[in-house]
Amino acid sequence: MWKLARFAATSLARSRRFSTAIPGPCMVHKRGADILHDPWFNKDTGFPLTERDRLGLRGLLPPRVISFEHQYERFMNSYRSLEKNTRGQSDKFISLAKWRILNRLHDRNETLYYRVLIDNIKEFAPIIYTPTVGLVCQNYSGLYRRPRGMYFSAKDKGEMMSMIYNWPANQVDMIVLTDGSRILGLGDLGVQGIGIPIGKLDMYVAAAGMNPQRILPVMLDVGTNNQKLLEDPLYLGVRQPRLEGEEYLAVVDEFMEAVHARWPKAIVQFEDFQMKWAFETLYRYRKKFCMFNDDIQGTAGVALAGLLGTVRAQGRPLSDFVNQKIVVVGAGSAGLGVLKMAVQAVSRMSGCSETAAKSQFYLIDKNGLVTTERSNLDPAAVPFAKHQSDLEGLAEGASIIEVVKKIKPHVLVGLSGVGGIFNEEVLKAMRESVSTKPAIFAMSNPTMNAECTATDAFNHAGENIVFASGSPFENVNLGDGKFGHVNQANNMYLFPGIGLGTLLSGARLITDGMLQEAAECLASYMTEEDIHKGILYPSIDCIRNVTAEVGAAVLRAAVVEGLAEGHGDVGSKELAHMSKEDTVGYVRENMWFPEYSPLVHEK
Ligand SMILES: NC(=O)c1ccc[n+]([C@@H]2O[C@H](COP(=O)([O-])OP(=O)(O)OC[C@H]3O[C@@H](n4cnc5c(N)ncnc54)[C@H](O)[C@@H]3O)[C@@H](O)[C@H]2O)c1
Ligand SMILES: O=C(O)C[C@H](O)C(=O)O
Ligand SMILES: [Mg+2]
Repeated sequence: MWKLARFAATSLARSRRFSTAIPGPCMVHKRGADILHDPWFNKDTGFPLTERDRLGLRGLLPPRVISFEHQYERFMNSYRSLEKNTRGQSDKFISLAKWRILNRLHDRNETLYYRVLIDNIKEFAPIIYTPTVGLVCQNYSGLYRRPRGMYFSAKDKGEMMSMIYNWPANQVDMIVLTDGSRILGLGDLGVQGIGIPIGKLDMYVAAAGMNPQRILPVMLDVGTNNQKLLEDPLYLGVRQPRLEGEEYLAVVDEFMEAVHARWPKAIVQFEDFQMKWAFETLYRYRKKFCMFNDDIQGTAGVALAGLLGTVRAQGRPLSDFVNQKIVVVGAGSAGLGVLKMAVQAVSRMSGCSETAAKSQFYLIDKNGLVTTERSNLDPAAVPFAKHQSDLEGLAEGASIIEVVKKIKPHVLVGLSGVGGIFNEEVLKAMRESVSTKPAIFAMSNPTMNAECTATDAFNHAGENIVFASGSPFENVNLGDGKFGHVNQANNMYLFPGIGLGTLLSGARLITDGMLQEAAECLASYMTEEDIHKGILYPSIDCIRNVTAEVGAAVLRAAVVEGLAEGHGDVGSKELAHMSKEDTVGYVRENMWFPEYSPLVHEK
């Protein structure tokens, strides 16, 4: 069934490529040069002559009309030439050059940009998303040319309710919000973190078919504690230390109220907040606004799907998950989110209490193994601290190598943001794992922050491992025609479906039940055959199909929980009557697809 669904999606994409069917009209409130300077409506040389007449464009463009297909080819040719011309330069130079050419297209013509992105997602995701987006954020003030999204700063207190109306679109469905305090594993990048919401929303358009006219990247600039940035003359953010405590929360509260006042059903994804604010804001808003935290909740679902996949990869029944020993390195928003969801899953599967379900999990932070002996333990980590009686001879603060050697875990998960901490010694120790197919998840981003490389994992831990990383690596050549498969365990497999499913359900909250269904849907996506080859996640090439399935699972969960109020013309009753297949079809039909629509001027 999965295979059929995927085939249908691929052939649909193929048949839609440059289809001759005329899409519905699109209203535009501008005329003439203003349209050419608006990437939402601009078609460059693609405006037909009649449209040039109607919109006052005649004479503002070279006379020849170039087809969309031809424009596409022209862009791809420039991209390929850039690849050729930058050969031999540093990786950083090449990555930034590729980002720039894509960004220029994004700023000029969104329809063409999203079409090249969707069609070449495997090649372009590493540029507009992790890892290159990390480099872009680090250099953002220097790279900055045009604004994108909105900026609300510590200096805008009291103004946000009116500022929100400065955004030109009448409707916004999806907002990705950051305060720039923990950008990937790169730390506090202040206002430069805006690159992350932009990249995440690009994935929303590419993977979920969110309409790019209804998305909004937002930076809450409450200052930065990054001294280097504060001293950088090019830095574009507010030059002050980060707001703290009630002052900080007042800014976020004001922003959330303003968004809700203008667009009551907009979904807000919190992204890359430092841990204390990630948890605090999640608890503060999740019962009041339609929001979720991607690093805590999206990551947890993707990791859980991968952990369940590792059980299947060992040839064991899923119920064996309750016996897997799992070491999580990194007790931040991501690591703790993963632990919480995994413990809940064990408790559900085994019928035991969550306290009992915790016994198979081990948590390590920068001070080593986390135990109840620790003074000043972060309150969020307390539930996962090991008690004296469960330490199996390990001491408080035991190192990764000590824990791995003693526990011989089935799975070692890295969410520490520290590149290379799964060193040769740790990886070799994983050879003694009690599992027949030990799993190593080096999930930290970007690439240089991954706990180990794919090559090191297969070389040191052995060829029979299952490997996943947060940023992409090439499959590893093991010789004799064999390859070690590299999975990308990244929350991109879930957040687009969580957002789209919630939007189409019309739910005003995102519940644990909706997130659990999303994770289970991803977990069951792969066939046994794939799983036995160590393939835990689908290829990014079929991300629209994954998102359609995940979105439908989220929507159906909202229906079951009585939260689905409907969206547009489709009411709650119609949603409730849809079968599972109908729901997937409904989600798929609602994905925006980039093609030039006839523009109709409206005053
Ligand atoms: N693959 C994904 O989908 C995904 C999703 C979310 C986060 N991440 C990545 O996970 C990383 C952490 O994110 P976060 O939000 O949890 O960050 P965080 O800052 O909240 O937490 C980092 C944690 O790592 C621990 N740590 C630091 N140095 C360590 C060391 N030497 N040994 C062991 N532990 C150490 C810290 O004590 C802290 O508990 C980032 O690199 C981020 O990019 C990946
Ligand atoms: O941004 C990503 O690639 C994943 C994740 O949200 C992260 O913070 O690393
Ligand atoms: Mg993130």
